[in-house]
Amino acid sequence: MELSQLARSSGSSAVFVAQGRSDVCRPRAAVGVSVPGVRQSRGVALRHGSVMESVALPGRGRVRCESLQEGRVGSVEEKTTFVNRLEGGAEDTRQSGGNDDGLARAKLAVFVSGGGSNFRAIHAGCKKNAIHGDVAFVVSDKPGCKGVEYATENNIPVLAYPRGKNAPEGISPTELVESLRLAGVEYILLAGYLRLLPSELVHAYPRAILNIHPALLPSFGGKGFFGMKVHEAVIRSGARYTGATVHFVDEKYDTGPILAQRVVPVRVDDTPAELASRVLKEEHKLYSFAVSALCEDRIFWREDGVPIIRKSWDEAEYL
Ligand SMILES: Nc1nc2c(c(=O)[nH]1)N[C@@H](CN(C=O)c1ccc(C(=O)N[C@@H](CCC(=O)O)C(=O)O)cc1)CN2
Ligand SMILES: NCC(=O)N[C@@H]1O[C@H](COP(=O)([O-])[O-])[C@@H](O)[C@H]1O
Repeated sequence: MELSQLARSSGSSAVFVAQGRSDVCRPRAAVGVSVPGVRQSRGVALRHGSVMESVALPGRGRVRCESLQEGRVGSVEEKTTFVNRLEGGAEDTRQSGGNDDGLARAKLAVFVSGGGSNFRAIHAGCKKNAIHGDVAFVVSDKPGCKGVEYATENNIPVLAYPRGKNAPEGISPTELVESLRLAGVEYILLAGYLRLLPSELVHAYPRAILNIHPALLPSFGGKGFFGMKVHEAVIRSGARYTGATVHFVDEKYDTGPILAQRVVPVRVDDTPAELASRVLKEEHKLYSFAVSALCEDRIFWREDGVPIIRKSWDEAEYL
């Protein structure tokens, strides 16, 4: 039973429902109540000083507090800590922290196979705090690539996945999921990664894996469409416009829900390399913009399953 239904059935006036980051509760409207019978269930008990306690259902490691109904509005005296009683009572208490919203920085894993320019753009955004997150891991199928070189130079741990001729030391899908989970990675960013992610990982990180594609999906996407091949196909097709797409990742290549796009005109005399260079510049900006929204919990999902970036809490930006 949904928490909200349970709350109504128990006669509560309002209730927190939580889907957001598990180390902080940032209620948009501080409305909460202890729902009889729910506190004992697996969930997250939020302590707001002496004002009230509320119960939130855990997302997959993320909680956002928002009021479900107009009701008694309390004041959140402090976002101190809250106890996460998930998975059989294991208690995990975290201090909120991070920016002035109290939102903690998200831990990111970036997957690369090549030059890593998108990875470098994301990392630069994290360092100047344009992105409220930190790159905790780099994963690659090509340990000798430039993206891995950059990670090593910046003391970012590197995992080889999958095992193969380029990476005999590569780990298994299960080890990959365990390693990322253990490190507290919340979001996965594919940045020029050229292998199909295993379904174990896709299922372990629902609505938490992004990819950047150098074309306007659903056109020019899918198996065989990567790197320069994409731009060659665009030019050959006579398309007048191409661009960049950021999308959530599902089990197949490039079919996940589109989050944001940018258009790039194709010039009549473009070579694939010239077109690729213009698209790549847009990719860096678009991906950083999308990842920033992801780390600040500013993405909401339309009822038809389309993800939308919120410019701020109350203003959607349909990019
Ligand atoms: N489960 C998913 N995994 C990946 C996705 C995805 O959407 N879901 N996106 C790709 C990135 N990508 C396009 O954005 C992409 C990458 C690679 C290929 C492809 O055809 N690869 C070749 C192998 C290429 C090589 O190893 O040199 C192939 O599979 O035969 C298509 C699209 C990343 N993973
Ligand atoms: N389908 C996947 C794909 O083609 N990805 C593309 O590979 C390039 C990697 O560049 P980078 O390593 O410099 O970020 C980027 O253009 C990215 O969109």
